Amino acid sequence: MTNIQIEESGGGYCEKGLVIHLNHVPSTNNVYESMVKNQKIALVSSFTLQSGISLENVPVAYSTWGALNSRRDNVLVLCHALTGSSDAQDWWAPLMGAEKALDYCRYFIFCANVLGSPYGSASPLTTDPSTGSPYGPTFPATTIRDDIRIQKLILDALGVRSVAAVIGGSMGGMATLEWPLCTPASYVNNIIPIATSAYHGAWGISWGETQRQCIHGDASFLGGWYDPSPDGQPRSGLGTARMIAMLTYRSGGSFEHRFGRKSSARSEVAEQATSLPTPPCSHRGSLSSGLGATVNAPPAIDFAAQSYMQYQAEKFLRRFDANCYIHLTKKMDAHDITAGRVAHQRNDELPHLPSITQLNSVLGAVPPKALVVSVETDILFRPEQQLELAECLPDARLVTLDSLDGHDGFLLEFETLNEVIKEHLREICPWIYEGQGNSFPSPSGNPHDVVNSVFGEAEVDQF
Ligand SMILES: CC(=O)SCCNC(=O)CCNC(=O)[C@H](O)C(C)(C)COP(=O)(O)OP(=O)(O)OC[C@H]1O[C@@H](n2cnc3c(N)ncnc32)[C@H](O)[C@@H]1OP(=O)(O)O
Ligand SMILES: N[C@@H](CCO)C(=O)O
Repeated sequence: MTNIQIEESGGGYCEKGLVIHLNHVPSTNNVYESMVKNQKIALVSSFTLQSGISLENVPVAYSTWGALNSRRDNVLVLCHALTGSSDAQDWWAPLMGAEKALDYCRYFIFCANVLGSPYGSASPLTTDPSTGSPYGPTFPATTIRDDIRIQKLILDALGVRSVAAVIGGSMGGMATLEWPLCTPASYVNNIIPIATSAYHGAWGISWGETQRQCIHGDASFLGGWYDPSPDGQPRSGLGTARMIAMLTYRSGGSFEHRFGRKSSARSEVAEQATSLPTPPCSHRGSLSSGLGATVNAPPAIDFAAQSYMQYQAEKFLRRFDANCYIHLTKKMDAHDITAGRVAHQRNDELPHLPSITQLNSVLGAVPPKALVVSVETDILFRPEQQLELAECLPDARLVTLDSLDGHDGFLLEFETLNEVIKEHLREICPWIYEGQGNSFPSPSGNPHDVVNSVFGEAEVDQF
């Protein structure tokens, strides 16, 4: 494989009056950004959002693996989900590596953090140049189409000519669908949308609204002007929002299978914890103080399911920002691949939903042979939504993961996903597999190692 050397330092890349610095200095005042290892920050001199609002000096956090080939077309774009970051190795490590689905010895893999996320791209945590303070709740709404347009600028600056495939789940799947629609024809060769939908329906919007109301209802939210640090968060609101979200990401079956009526080994510990300062990173702390009870009288944690939920909330409070959460859930609400692309007519049978004809007309422009992946037990992005996609995308194939894990199956069913994606990529990008791949060590130096996630791999039956 002959590779292109990418010059990522120096004065930057210029196009149509834009200057893009690929190796900008990371922000020092965003604690969440510093949690993501080895990412780079590009700075785009100016960017006009779909809303018409312009932002100056827009940071975009991105990670890459592997090398661009001489034809500049061996590119896999990965799109992260709602609370993910550019570090795909953190959430899809088992799919990445030599001979795996996301083979960085053959592909140049690119993943960028979406606008509005706390992990390095422009967001409510970014300094508003007009005030010198973080934007907070005044950060303007961004759309999935904005994400693709700004990420395409980074790919241009990196010298990418075309993209072999775009892959992503959930909100990342929404972006996956938008990539070929927001870029020139033939720029994207193929897509793999996973556990996603052509538009965010009433069910998804309603779950998002319920979670946002938890945050808005927390007195410490202060209209979004809280101290933007993990400790200054509207903890009760954001923690409850994450617990609700977790229930939509899993399934009743998986909770029963995992926890049943098992009692919590933590209940005693939680009681003892009343006399201890709550460690920032411990299973001992419950959300009791954050959820309204006093620290001296936490409610009993009788069941493993309870302590699991509280632990998930605590874990989330250490790694995510409430304004960003509101921003991103609204971004998902706005997703509709037909918006602005077809004349909107009333459909009497399915009021206010895009009709099959409209979906066909928009999705018909996506390159053929997409692989659509569904999770059998997904209650948030229901399998019928992926069936609809597969029926409207030209010559698409639908694979359903037989998993008890619900929506999060796309972040947990590594073995099947690896096989399905690998087989598909080999079929649609045969030229990438010709000859010898590059040899890149895994980040640990051992090509067979699975990298440990900063936030933990799934662990079952530990309690
Ligand atoms: C900075 C960044 O890069 S953020 C990017 C990382 N995050 C993302 O990409 C978002 C997507 N990821 C996710 O949503 C999740 O991490 C998933 C779906 C991948 C996996 O979820 P996890 O929370 O890791 O798995 P799981 O549901 O099994 O929970 C495991 C945790 O619960 C704890 N736990 C399990 N049972 C119990 C219980 N009964 N009581 C208390 N705690 C429990 C485990 O000890 C483990 O803790 P740890 O994460 O500190 O090791
Ligand atoms: N668990 C995923 C699900 C969202 O699709 C996340 O937190 O990003």
